[in-house]
Amino acid sequence: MRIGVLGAGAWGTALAHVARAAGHEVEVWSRGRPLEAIGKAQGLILAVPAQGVRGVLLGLKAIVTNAIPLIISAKGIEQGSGLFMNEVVADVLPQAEPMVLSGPSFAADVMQGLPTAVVLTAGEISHAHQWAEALSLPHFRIYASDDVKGVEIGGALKNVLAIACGISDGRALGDSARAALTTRGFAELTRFAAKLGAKPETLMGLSGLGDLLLTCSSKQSRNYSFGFALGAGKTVEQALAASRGVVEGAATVKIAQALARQHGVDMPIVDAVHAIVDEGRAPDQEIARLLARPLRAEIT
Ligand SMILES: NC(=O)c1ccc[n+]([C@@H]2O[C@H](COP(=O)([O-])OP(=O)(O)OC[C@H]3O[C@@H](n4cnc5c(N)ncnc54)[C@H](O)[C@@H]3O)[C@@H](O)[C@H]2O)c1
Ligand SMILES: O=P(O)(O)OC[C@H](O)CO
Repeated sequence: MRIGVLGAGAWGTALAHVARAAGHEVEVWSRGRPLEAIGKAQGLILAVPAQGVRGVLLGLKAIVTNAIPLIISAKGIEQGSGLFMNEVVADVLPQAEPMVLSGPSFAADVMQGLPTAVVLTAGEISHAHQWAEALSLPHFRIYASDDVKGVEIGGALKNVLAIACGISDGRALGDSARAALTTRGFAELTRFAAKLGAKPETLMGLSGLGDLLLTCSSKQSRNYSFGFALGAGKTVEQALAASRGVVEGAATVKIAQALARQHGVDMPIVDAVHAIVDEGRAPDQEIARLLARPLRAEIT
């Protein structure tokens, strides 16, 4: 097949490498280049940061006129609208069939051919299976799902929770604190996903628990590293400037917190990250606030 990859950053490059290794003809588009060459593709992979997705789709409007499968690999929520990426696609390019690729996967690991498992979700599970089959490699296993909402929520929210874990480690609060944050962060994630209509089992999978385990504990994660820098005393601007690439959680946390409020979901860790990243509060102040919360039953 001819596959167009939109975005030539770390992830676009890794996914183009995967698609070529799976036997496809691949055209990679990067910012500043004309989009025309992408028009002949039989499937598209969108690998620009979440806040750039709408702009790229608008550019595609005149070029892509047929029903085309479009695999979204950005992990975030659109700031202005509160829309998830599949909803942005439906809004701008309704002729495209949005699918979402997510799960624990560092571009550098994929480029090295290290074993990686991800999930691909589509409204029609048969389409997810078909594309999973087309793009999988022995060391890049793609599982299929039909829970687009759940997979998107897992990918977007884990970035915010990874910032929290990075802050904790940057303050040298210890491994136990990071495990507690990861677990209670997972509770927030599942509450939020359930309220928004996702399948609970999706969040137990690769895009949810899987990606949370990876990004909450690895310095390879830009979100974790950004949080670590904040915990170590850097300002938001300094920490962003030092990042090896996009920090999706920093762009998503404000709208995630707003959506949680709107849907009446209690998300104290997300609140804390929002206070530190968007309101300039001191990490220690937010850590103290989290620790002072009333004790309660665990499974709520
Ligand atoms: N890097 C990974 O390991 C990885 C893994 C899974 C998912 N992702 C997701 O993939 C997405 C892209 O991440 P990345 O790692 O490639 O980021 P990156 O920072 O390495 O690269 C982003 C690329 O997008 C381009 N870009 C930025 N804003 C743009 C815009 N408005 N319009 C068009 N192009 C724009 C940049 O020029 C750059 O080439 C993110 O949502 C990220 O969460 C990344
Ligand atoms: O480097 P991060 O924090 O953007 O994480 C990359 C991927 O999302 C990991 O699955």
